[in-house]
Amino acid sequence: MIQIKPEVKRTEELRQLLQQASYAYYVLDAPIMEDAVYDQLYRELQQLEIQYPELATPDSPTVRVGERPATQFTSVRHNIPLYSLENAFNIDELQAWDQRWRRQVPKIDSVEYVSELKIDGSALALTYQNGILVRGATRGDGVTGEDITQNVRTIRSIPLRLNFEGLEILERVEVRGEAFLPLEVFKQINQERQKAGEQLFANPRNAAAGTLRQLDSRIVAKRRLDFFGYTLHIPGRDDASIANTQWEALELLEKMGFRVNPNHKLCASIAEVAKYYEYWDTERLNLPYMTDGVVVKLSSFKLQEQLGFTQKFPRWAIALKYPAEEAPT
Ligand SMILES: NC(=O)c1cc2c(N)ncc(C(N)=O)c2s1
Repeated sequence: MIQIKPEVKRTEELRQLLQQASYAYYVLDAPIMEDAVYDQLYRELQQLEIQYPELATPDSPTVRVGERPATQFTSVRHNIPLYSLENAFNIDELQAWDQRWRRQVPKIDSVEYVSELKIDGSALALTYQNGILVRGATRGDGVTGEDITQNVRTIRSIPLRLNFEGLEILERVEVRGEAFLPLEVFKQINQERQKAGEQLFANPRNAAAGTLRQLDSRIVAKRRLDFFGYTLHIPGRDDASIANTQWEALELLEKMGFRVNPNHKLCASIAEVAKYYEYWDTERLNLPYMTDGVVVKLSSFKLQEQLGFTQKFPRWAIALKYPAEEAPT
């Protein structure tokens, strides 16, 4: 009978428990234990990792509080470049986009669009190796970004380990999404900066980007950034190998343990997309985070593959923007 040292068993047990509790609290917004119980289990795990340093792992919940400041960020190449989106500013330009991509492929009768709210935050590129978060990077110029893994680990809604049932075959998974500051947190941070006589952040997007570039991840941990995932890639395999559509990719991201913005909608026509855009023009002002548009994508990965990219943008997506607005004070 293999004897497992009690401290090894206990740290693994605590990690699982705390991970489930953190996922339930930050991603599902449905706590499974009292805060006091979480804190007690957390302290026990921290003590064990101090006592047995060899038991600390990169996916332990204790990395969420951040570590001593980095001196600078190293720049890293994205395994898969982050593309930018072409902009449209009204329904006519949305229609024009629809006509444009249709001219590139043989006539298609029915097509599915996925409409998603465009989150006004800072893009992140996450890399998971065998289900463990190994790197978090800023968008940079789309090809190279800055390695901000320590900071990314403090974002509670970003899983440190993927919920991987049946996906163990995926050695490396690339996830893209938007880190953002909820409006309440943004206002709080600016009030603190006002009191400290520091310059205020102009809007939640700058506040998120500024926070992510903090060298001291303990400050990042206190700022309560949040994250919505929106794209999934498996390097070396075409995306259709694990999901055939953007719609399925969003469901897979949720299954893996990411927060996905709940307001995404499958649209069967541009008219439906236009309705979604008009609905959220006013409705989005009631959301607890800033948005600046709607991202419309053709859902089929096969069709995305056929259409490909222009010099700068994917042909199969468009960012339908709302007129710029002032950030709330
Ligand atoms: N630059 C990009 O490709 C994107 C940027 C964003 C954004 N800021 N928010 C949401 C989405 C989305 N749901 O796809 C995208 S996609």
